[in-house]
Amino acid sequence: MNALSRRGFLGALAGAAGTGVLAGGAGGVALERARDGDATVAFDGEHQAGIATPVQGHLHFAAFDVTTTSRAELAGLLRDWTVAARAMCAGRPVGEDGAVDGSPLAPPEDTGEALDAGAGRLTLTVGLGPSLFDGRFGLADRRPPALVDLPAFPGEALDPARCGGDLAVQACADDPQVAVHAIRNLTRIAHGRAAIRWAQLGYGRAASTSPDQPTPRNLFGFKDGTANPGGDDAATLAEHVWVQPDDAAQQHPGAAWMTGGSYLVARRIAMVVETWDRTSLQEQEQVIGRTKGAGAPLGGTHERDEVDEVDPAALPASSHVRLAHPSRHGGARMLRRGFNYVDGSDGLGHLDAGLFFLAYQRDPRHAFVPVQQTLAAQDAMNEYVRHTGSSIWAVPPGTSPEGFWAEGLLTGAG
Ligand SMILES: C=CC1=C(C)c2cc3[nH]c(cc4nc(cc5[nH]c(cc1n2)c(C)c5CCC(=O)O)C(CCC(=O)O)=C4C)c(C)c3C=C
Ligand SMILES: [Fe+2]
Repeated sequence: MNALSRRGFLGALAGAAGTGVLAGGAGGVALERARDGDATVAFDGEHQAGIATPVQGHLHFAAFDVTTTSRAELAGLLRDWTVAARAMCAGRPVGEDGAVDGSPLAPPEDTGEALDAGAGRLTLTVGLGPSLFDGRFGLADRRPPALVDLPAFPGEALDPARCGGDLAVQACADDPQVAVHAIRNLTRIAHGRAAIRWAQLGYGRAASTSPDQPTPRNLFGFKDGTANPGGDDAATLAEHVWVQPDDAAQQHPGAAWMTGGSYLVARRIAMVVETWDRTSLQEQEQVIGRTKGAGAPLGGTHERDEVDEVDPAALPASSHVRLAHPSRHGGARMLRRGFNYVDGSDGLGHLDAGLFFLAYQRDPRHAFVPVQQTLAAQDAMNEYVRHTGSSIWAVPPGTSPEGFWAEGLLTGAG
């Protein structure tokens, strides 16, 4: 199906049905699957899609440095990105003429590699880094207090080339080509205004955000995401993931634009799988605090047994789940949405493999930061993991059909 007929096909579907897309932002769940690959997730909504949305199979995450110093050009970039993102998430090519319908004498508006792929449940989620508020764009007084600079954690080995950035886009899709195409085209649109700083591919969702999805496994072979809040659990998401009107307004009136948004911490965590694979099953289970087969907490029987209700004598004090459990951190929870990665080998006989950890939360000062402080100090898993990349992002709320990403920040009164 070429660009034009694909666009017509989807348009006809939208006209005929008018419903059935996944309401990604609001966490709604009606899914339209016209044919394999054509399933779409609604782009506009109260919250950005790609957070509470059931996790897709593939990730392409990119951090950008803004290269212009003009606030108008920054706003123009986010507007242009939004228009292109809305089209791609609907399964349409970028631009009026897409990949093949423009002038043969001009470069096509769309790079074309996803022409026949469908939307693939693509979601594109934008984040704003602390450095965007450094004064270049007159935004310093709108930096939300919750957008902290992450502290140094014991044992981390961060590579500056895998850290930070002014802007981020998380592209998730069921087809890796669709996710890669989206980042490539947004990068192309950004030319002269922003440039890629670092990027990460991920696969095989390493966390589920829906009880309907079987819990996937990470590269240690353990089920990951069992204790995650459900993406359709509106009350829990309101309490732990979405920024509430009072949060921004009470802390700092200039940050009211974040209401309905969230904060994302992204960590590239290398997993020393060679050492892990020489570790006994019993030791592996004691490190995680769960059984490898069923994923039950040690001392329990079933995957969904509560970690804080099993016999404490069976669950080592240094186990990952015991230390990360909300009962240790004033009830704080995060929505984990990580992906496995394998980036070749390190040239020394080891796979360069691990977890690209993504966690959305209402306030990182009460969630990721204290949990990671505890883990960095005490987690038995530290022997097998190394944090090599780090970033934190303010993820603005979702868009109206005519709106654009971060409009409230760039054009609003505060
Ligand atoms: C700071 C937060 C966390 C980091 C960093 C982290 C890294 C990390 N985790 C695993 C594997 C598992 N984690 C599991 C549970 C779990 N992990 C965190 C937080 C961080 N993990 C939390 C809050 C929880 C939930 C605790 C609970 O409420 O019980 C599990 C168990 C299954 C599950 O509930 O998801 C596994 C397995 C790896 C491999 C890793 C770094 C590479
Ligand atoms: Fe974990």
